[in-house]
Amino acid sequence: MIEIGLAGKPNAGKSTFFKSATLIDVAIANYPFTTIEPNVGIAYVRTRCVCRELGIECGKCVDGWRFIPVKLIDVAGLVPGAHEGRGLGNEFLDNLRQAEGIIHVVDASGSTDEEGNEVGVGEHDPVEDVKFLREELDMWLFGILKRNWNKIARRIHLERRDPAKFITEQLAGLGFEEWMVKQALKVVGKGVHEFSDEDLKVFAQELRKVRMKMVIAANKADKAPDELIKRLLSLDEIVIPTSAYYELALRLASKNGYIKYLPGDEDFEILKPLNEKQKKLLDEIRAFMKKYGGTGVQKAINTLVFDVLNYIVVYPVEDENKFTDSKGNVLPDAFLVKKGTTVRELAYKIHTEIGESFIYAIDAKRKVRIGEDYELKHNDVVKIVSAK
Ligand SMILES: Nc1nc2c(ncn2[C@@H]2O[C@H](COP(=O)(O)OP(=O)(O)OP(=O)(O)O)[C@@H](O)[C@H]2O)c(=O)[nH]1
Repeated sequence: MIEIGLAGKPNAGKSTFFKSATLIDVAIANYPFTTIEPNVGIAYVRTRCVCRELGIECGKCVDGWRFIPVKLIDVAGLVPGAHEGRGLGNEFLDNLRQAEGIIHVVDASGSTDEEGNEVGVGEHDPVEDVKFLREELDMWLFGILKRNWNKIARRIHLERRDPAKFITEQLAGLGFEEWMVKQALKVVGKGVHEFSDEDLKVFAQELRKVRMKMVIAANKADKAPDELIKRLLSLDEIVIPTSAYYELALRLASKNGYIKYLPGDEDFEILKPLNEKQKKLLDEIRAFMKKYGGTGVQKAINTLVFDVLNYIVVYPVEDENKFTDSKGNVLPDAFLVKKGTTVRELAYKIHTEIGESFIYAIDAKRKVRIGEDYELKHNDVVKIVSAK
């Protein structure tokens, strides 16, 4: 399952974001326990289910929306100097290294200072927080590289190793792929034994850029001055205005039967009489949703997974005519795979044995045979034929 890290300074609204994103109706969730550990939960990406396109009922989606689980990790402890071990620094960064992508929750209202202490709305510049996480990550990576660099450079030189390959192996725990290292080396444009500290910093920064893909949740947008939101949106980053607080309120109201609301909807429907206080809050929420096209929480998750990390959705089936598994379940699974994944790679993802004994596959929509190198497309439905 994809792992997403949730980062942000204290009081930015990380816990609220985490709670809202992992609080989900049983009708939607195929994971009954949404919180695995205190800081690890299951959130969902929302996608148009392929069943509508096929003109069938799958029973797995709600109003044509399919919710696919992703792991969300609330990574606490981001404070200035985290890379030097301040706060929960080391733990914070260690937790982030498992994450494939990061949602950086920023207090867009500017009502918390750099350490998370409350100040007046607009008194702190949230753009500083965006820069600050980037810099912490860069410094942390630089620190790791610096500690190992002499040894790495010497061995590459003496043992005539391929630099990108060797560095990738040596930094295995950080999840770099060889192409990422190669690309970063190219930017520096020098042999590894000639790297100065400055070069190593550039190298660290380039690696961070390709490895730690991020969206910024401009949170507390409900009380943020417009100019701060504008400032954040003008950055060369992917920024989504959010109100985790409103999202949490909506999910709770939906869970308790007051409203009909699916995570990611742009509006909701009131189902039960409300008291004045509830009515007022829901009116406020509705106005916010109108302005931003929703609360932004689902949008932040979706944007990271689909637009930034480039995932697509595919549906493996065993019966290419009925679109079912062997037990007759219609479109039982929706898989998230990276754009460019081949059908053989999908077979491996389903089961190593299926991958190993792969013979061919069938594109169930077009009813044609496809070979192992076929690159999967979004919403493909495929039957894999293997010798097993
Ligand atoms: N207005 C508004 N308040 C929010 C929003 N999200 C969170 N808050 C409030 O901001 C405060 C901090 O939120 P938390 O979710 O506890 O923040 P955190 O980032 O997890 O903080 P730490 O646990 O200290 O790391 C709480 O009082 C929340 O109710 C939001 O979208 N809008």
